Amino acid sequence: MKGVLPIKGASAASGREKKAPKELENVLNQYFGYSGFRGKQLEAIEAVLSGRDCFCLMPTGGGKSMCYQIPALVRAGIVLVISPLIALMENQVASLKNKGIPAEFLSSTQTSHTKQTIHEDLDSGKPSLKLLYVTPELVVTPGFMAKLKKLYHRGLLGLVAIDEAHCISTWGHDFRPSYRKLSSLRKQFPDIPLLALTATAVPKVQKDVISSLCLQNPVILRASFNRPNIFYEVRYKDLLDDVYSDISNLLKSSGNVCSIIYCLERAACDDLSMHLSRQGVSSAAYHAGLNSKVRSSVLDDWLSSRTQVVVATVAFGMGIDRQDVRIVCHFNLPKSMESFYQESGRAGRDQQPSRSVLYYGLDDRRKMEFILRNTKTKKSQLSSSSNELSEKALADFSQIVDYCESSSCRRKKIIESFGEKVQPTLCQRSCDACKHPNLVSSRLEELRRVPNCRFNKISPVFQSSLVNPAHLDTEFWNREDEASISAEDISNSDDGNEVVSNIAISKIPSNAALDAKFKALERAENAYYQGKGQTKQQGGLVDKKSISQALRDACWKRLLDALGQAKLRLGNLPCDEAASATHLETECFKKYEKVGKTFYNSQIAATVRWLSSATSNQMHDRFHTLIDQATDHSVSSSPDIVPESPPAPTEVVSASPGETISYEANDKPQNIHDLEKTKHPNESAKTIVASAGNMELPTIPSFREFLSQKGKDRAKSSSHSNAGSQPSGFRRKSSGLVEKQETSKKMKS
Ligand SMILES: Nc1ncnc2c1ncn2[C@@H]1O[C@H](COP(=O)(O)OP(=O)(O)OP(=O)(O)O)[C@@H](O)[C@H]1O
Ligand SMILES: [Mg+2]
Repeated sequence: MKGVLPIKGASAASGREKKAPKELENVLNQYFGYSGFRGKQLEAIEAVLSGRDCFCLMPTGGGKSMCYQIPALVRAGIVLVISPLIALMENQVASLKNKGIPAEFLSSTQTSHTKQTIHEDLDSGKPSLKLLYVTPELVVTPGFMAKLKKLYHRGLLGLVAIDEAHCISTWGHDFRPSYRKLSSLRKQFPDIPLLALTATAVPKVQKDVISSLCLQNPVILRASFNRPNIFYEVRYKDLLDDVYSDISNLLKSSGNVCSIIYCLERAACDDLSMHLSRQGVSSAAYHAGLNSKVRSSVLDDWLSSRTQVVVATVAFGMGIDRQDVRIVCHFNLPKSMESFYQESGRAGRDQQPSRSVLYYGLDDRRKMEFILRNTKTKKSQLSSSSNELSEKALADFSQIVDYCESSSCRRKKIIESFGEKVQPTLCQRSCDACKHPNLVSSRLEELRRVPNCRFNKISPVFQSSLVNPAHLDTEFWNREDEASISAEDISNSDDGNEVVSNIAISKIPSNAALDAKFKALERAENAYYQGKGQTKQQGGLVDKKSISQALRDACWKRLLDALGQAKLRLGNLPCDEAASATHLETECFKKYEKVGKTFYNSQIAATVRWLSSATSNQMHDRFHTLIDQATDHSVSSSPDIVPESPPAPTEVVSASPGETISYEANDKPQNIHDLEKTKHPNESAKTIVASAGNMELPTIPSFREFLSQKGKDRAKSSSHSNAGSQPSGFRRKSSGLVEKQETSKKMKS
């Protein structure tokens, strides 16, 4: 027979104690200041207080935490909360402590002194703790399990709450292998109630959660998925002149309110954040490529309103508990309706009017289909077949595509995707399709007329590729590879994706394996061009590893932009931006010239990220060679001098086939080689620095310009030989750099 929560001085299994709803409400009011329970809170609390297992499905921001926090307050003993992320635990513990509630979490981020104090409290026989938060990895370690058993046998374990319980299901969108091991809890603690909480579980996942956790005759509570305070809207990238400007206008016209923008790729976060900052929107990038210090300072700034907009990958995920997020934008398509619901659900947790704006792009769709089709991960080993999973992933994705490509009520689409029935009157014009049906229909019509628009078709490049998407610089996949790492480390990284990418690195056993990966990349790209009846360049396909001039130009510009951004952030730079960009690009090129463009791209991306967070001192250290050259007239400059070790980490990621960097458009910068050539060995760096001083930053091409240029480039490259090695057509006349260098040469001659 199942017991009850422990009564002070009594054993956990000694009986049940019923609390009147009014009493529970008083506790809610006393500790949290809320006047009444929301949704299914009261029912969930009553269920676990009566000793029943409970599965509780409440929407994002619905107040699930209260379902275990109140039981912890009304009964003796400890409530163990299993939570997937340290950030989540930290937030909750800090806020509970603020309210005078004894709560702690255990993780290796704490000092050994703190941990020891917690363990001593647990061993004391009369623990003062009410809530103890732990990661799933820790909870199943033999040492911690032994400790729990001791608590249990002394009648001091009252409830085990499993937060974000959908992580246990391989069918869920955030599967974590460590959650699977929680299935032993029911056996280990047969008469302690288990409470499983989640916001996003389709019926199949709900069943999976209940059976995986071996919940016994659970009370099943399901609140509606409807988030009435969120207005849903889709914007079509292919119909916009400039998607970046559209986002910055959206944010500015909303009064620079607290917002999150989700991007698929890290580089896009950096670029978009840079653009927004330039437009006067207070923003910062957040992704797993940034070190944890930078990330936590971005998070702190955002939580305390010093930054209003975070441009993030899904690394900015569960546990982000800011109540007044007014806008959540998706710059790229999320991978499923569940992900979308979870991410957009971070808006309006205070129940105030908020917005979800999804930017739908046909290219994004193709890219995501490619990734999903080719993802082969641990999940495939756990499940019956990788094909099945890939099909499932594509089916999930098709729901979000349908959400965007349909003119019917967005709210209804979201809610119905979770198996909930929707009343026709539910929306009340609180989505764009219900509010402006004609406009949405005409936009969709227009979208169908976009050249190469392939509603419901899949691009050949995505079908044929063998590339492992785990090596793309994206962060959308599940936290699923962590089981192979030590118990606590995964959660400490705070970001499963980072771990995934680390594993991706560690899993590369040899050059042979790397080569195999490159070959796969090449094959995919070759297949694509052959499929289109083209050769990429005359005389056959070029070596895909080689770093083309166009790529170098584009990367140079990307670095220049990042330097411009750093200048905005730091007030000034220790040396000239153009010279520094050349310096950094050369550094990356020299390092990876022989290895290939994959590494080169990664190094450029890492350098851009470094620039987004470096301090003035770090900049100074890195560019000291340039500065020294600039100030020492007598020393001849060599553009080839490279600082010893660049601080930016090297990541092993690869670009998708045919991937180009967005700046390959008309406004390509000066050819790097030209730049280097113009630097005569006897010419002082100061000349370069001074002459480049009045250079203007090239403008970012609009999405449409970029696409059309991409088409033109492709056409050109199939008709001209070796176009990449030609100097690019763009001459930065206004910069003065080339002209002045040329003048300087003339003067010398
Ligand atoms: N009864 C209530 N009345 C008013 N506010 C509440 C109530 N219960 C919880 N809240 C507040 O709602 C916010 C969201 O709660 P909580 O973080 O528990 O949501 P959640 O359901 O766990 O969401 P998520 O799925 O995003 O984790 C918190 O700030 C919490 O204090
Ligand atoms: Mg929660």
